[in-house]
Order: sequence, then C-alpha cells, then structure tokens
Amino acid sequence: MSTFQLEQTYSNFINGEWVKAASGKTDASINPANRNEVVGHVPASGVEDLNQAVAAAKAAAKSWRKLTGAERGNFLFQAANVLERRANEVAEAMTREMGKTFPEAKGETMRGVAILRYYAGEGMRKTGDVIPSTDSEALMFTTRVPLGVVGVIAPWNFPVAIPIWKAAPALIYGNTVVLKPAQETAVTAAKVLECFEEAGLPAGVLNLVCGKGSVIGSAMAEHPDVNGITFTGSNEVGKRVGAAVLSRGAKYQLEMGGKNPVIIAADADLDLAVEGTISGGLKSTGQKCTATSRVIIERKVYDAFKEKLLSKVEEIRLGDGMSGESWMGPCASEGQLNTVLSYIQKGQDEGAILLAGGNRPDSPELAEGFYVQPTVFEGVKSHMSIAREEIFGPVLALMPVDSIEEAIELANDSDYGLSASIYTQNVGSMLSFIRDMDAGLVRINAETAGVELQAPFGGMKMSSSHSREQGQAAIEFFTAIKTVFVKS
Ligand SMILES: NC(=O)C1=CN([C@@H]2O[C@H](COP(=O)(O)OP(=O)(O)OC[C@H]3O[C@@H](n4cnc5c(N)ncnc54)[C@H](O)[C@@H]3O)[C@@H](O)[C@H]2O)C=CC1
Ligand SMILES: O=C(O)CCC(=O)C(=O)O
Repeated sequence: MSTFQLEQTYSNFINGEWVKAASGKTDASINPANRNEVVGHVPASGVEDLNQAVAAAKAAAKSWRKLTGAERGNFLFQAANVLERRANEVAEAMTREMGKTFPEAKGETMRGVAILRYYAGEGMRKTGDVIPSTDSEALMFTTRVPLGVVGVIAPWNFPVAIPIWKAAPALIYGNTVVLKPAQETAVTAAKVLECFEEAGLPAGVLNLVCGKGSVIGSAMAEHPDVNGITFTGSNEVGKRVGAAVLSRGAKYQLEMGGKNPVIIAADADLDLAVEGTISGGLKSTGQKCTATSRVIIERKVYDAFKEKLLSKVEEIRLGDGMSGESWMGPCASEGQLNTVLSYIQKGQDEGAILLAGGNRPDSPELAEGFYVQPTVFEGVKSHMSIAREEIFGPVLALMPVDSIEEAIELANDSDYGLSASIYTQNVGSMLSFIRDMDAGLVRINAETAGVELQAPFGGMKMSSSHSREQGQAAIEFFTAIKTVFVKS
C-alpha cells in the first residue's frame, strides 16, 4: 500500500532541517503521463541555499570522518530498512514524476535498498595494504582518507538508484554529501532524504538542495569547499562540470551518454535476442544510458529477426506507469519527448526507413501525456544522426552486416563506449567480442542495460571520465590514498 500524496510542498534538507529556498520560490513537478497532474512543489533554490548546505556538510565532516566504518555502516543499514518499508511510496513518487512503470520503479527502489546494504558492509572491509619497505626497521602501508564534502549531481532517469549509488559510497568512506537531484524528480529525491532522516543520520552529513542545474549544479562545480563532484547526465553538461572542477584542483567523476549496440549473430537464439533487444532498448522508454539503440544483425538472420522484433513491438502497451496494463510509460518530460520526435524526423530526413512507430500515439486517453510510440528504423547508415547521437528514447536502428568482424567494427564506430552486447552460441565470437569491443560493459546473451551494484560500472571513450562507479571500484573516487612510513 502506498501512502504517497500528490501536491505536497517539499523543502531542501540542510543541516538536518527541512528549509524552504531563501527566495521562497518553488517549481511544480508534473506527471509526464498527465501534464495536468502536479506531483508536488519543489524548491527553486539559489546559490545562498547551496552555500548553506555546503557549510553544513563541511562542519559535519569533522565528526563523521572520525566514526568507524562500522558506525557509519549502521546508519546506512537503518536507511535501507526505512527505504524498504517505504518502497511503495517512493516508487509511486518516481512513477508519477518521471513516468517509468511502477514495477520498474519498485525494482529500482529495492535496488537502492540493496546498494545501501552493500555499502553499509563496506564499512567493515580493508582500506589499505602493507608494502614491504627497503628499510628493515620500518613499517610501510597505505590507508585511505575521505575527500571531504562531495557534491552529487544526479539525473532524472534513475532518481533513486543513482543518488544512492553515489551518496552511499561517499558516506561510508567518511565524506559528507550535498545532493542536487534533477529538478524533474526532486519529489522522489526528497522522499529518499526522508528515509535517511528517519534513519537518524547526523545533521549536515547528507543535504539536499533542489534547483536548476545551471544555477545549483554549476555553482556546486565551482564551489571552493566541495572537494569532489560525481555527475551523471548529458555529455554537454558533464564536460562543463569536469572542466570547472578540474580548474580548481578538485576531483570529478562523470558518467554520461551511450549509443549502445547489440549484435545478433547468425547462430543466435532469436527469441532470446528479440526479448533482450526490446527490454534493453525500450524499457524505461529507452531513457537509460545503457539502453540498446543500434541493432547490428548478421544478414543471414536479418529478415527472421526483424519479423519477430516487429511483431513483439506491436504488442507493447503504452500507458500511465501506475496502471498494471502498461508496459511502457511516457517520456520523462515534454523536452525529452520533443528531442525524441526530432530525432525520429531527422532519421527520416537522412534517409532511414521507418518500420514501426514514429509518432505520438493517437488514443485520446494518452493525449495529455508525453508519449511516443516505440519506433524501429531500418536502412540506417553509420553516419546518420540516429546511429551516432544519444536519443534517450524508444528508438531502435537496425543495421545488417555480413560477418561478426564487420559487426564488431560497426559497433565500435561510435564516439561512445558504455555498454554492448552480443547474442551468439559461438565461443569464438564471444571471445572476439570480449576482446575487441570498446565498451566498459560487455554482455553475452544478455541485454545492454541492467548493471549489478557489486560490479564496476562506467564507460570508455566519451561515455565517462574513465573512472568507475559502484562495487568496490567506488573507493577509488571517494577516497584519497595515503602512503604511511613508520619508523620507531
Ligand atoms: N547518462 C545518463 O544516464 C543520462 C543522460 N542524459 C542525456 O542528457 C540529455 C538531456 O537530459 P538532461 O536532463 O537535460 O541532462 P543534464 O545533463 O542537463 O542533467 C543532468 C543533471 O545535471 C544538472 N545540470 C544541468 N545543467 C547543469 C550545469 N550547467 N552545471 C551543472 N549541472 C547541471 C541537471 O540539473 C541534472 O541534475 C538526455 O536526452 C540524455 O541524452 C540525461 C540524463 C541521464
Ligand atoms: O542499466 C542500468 O541499470 C543503469 C543505467 C544507468 O546508469 C543510467 O541510465 O544512467
């Protein structure tokens, strides 16, 4: 049972208190499934609100870093328990704010719970190594220290999992945090913060400041007291954030776009491959950085695969994510819908052939939502915009090839390198793909999307700053190594 209530007014969470933006201004967060529904009112904060949050985080850092990892872990375990208890409410906020279906939103919320428990346990694990010194009377070892205050700039597409997979490792390794969520999903972020509050996290350790990216995000990147920034979002903004943080000598981590390919080999299990292509490309309305967008098919099975794919795409039910009938919800915002529609138009203008979808649905009950039909193109050439640029929508581009070598070459013909998958039964093809595919995640007989919280996540080329998030890899960003030499 969800206790979520519409049209509440939310505040920033600074130094353990819920406070309005100093200007008193708010933005309405609306439901992309029905633009007339106001999900909640969220603060439209200014730089002075951010400054207060950073000051609170800086003050709290002194005592937070002195706690043992186990003590910090206990707070994360408590937050996980509260989030688990409130999972329906948080998931409903997410579905209403950004449109993904309720089962997907619930799954993501439970992933947040699992991430919190995973990092709670990290508080008890080793943080250094003993290294033999050339001096027989000395002890030399490494230890790790927190960065200090970490700024989290999060997107709207995973409004629970991404803030948690950034904030939880930051906290367990002794940092304090200021979270700037995407304004589109600030209600969901406030719900997550309520869970930490209920868990009794000390004041100032985790703060929330909602507002425009161009105001709060960029001020955070430039703030002299923010020692590290972890960002997920577009390439354009990511590069700007990275440059601003680098110029003042702080640390940054960027996770950005993808143009993820799936290769369908002639020996693939085609039913499995169709299922993985649809799930990888169209779940969450294609709004995942790991979403499948290029479908590279060996010519021998091109027609058979296409036919099976199109018949499954036709069965997809669009609708409000809160309805059990819906398989695919709307785009997260009107801006995102317009971006997707403009790519569909560009695809046609550049000569690709539309096989399915391509428009907004015509049913009257979907007219007030930001819906677009699941869309499939063929005749897509590598130079076309729909083969090169991240669309972040439910659009698949089919591309035939004559061999696995050509498939891998085409798959690598991209500025991005986040995730890639191949469907094949042949061990040789699997090994070539693992070796030659330039992507941070390579997946065999599995869809491109869906990362596991205990494994490193990140991309090659333009997809990331070459760092990795999640799993034990997170310690590399959220701490600095100290080499200690001791002699009596
Ligand atoms: N890699 C991923 O998971 C994501 C990729 N995207 C890509 O980005 C495109 C645009 O989506 P947006 O929401 O506009 O992404 P965005 O990059 O503008 O937003 C991501 C985060 O950055 C903040 N931000 C915006 N401008 C900023 C600035 N100047 N300085 C610091 N922070 C700033 C936003 O408020 C949000 O919290 C999508 O179509 C998609 O291609 C978007 C969201 C997630
Ligand atoms: O595929 C996933 O589970 C994660 C995707 C992701 O990190 C993103 O879209 O930002």
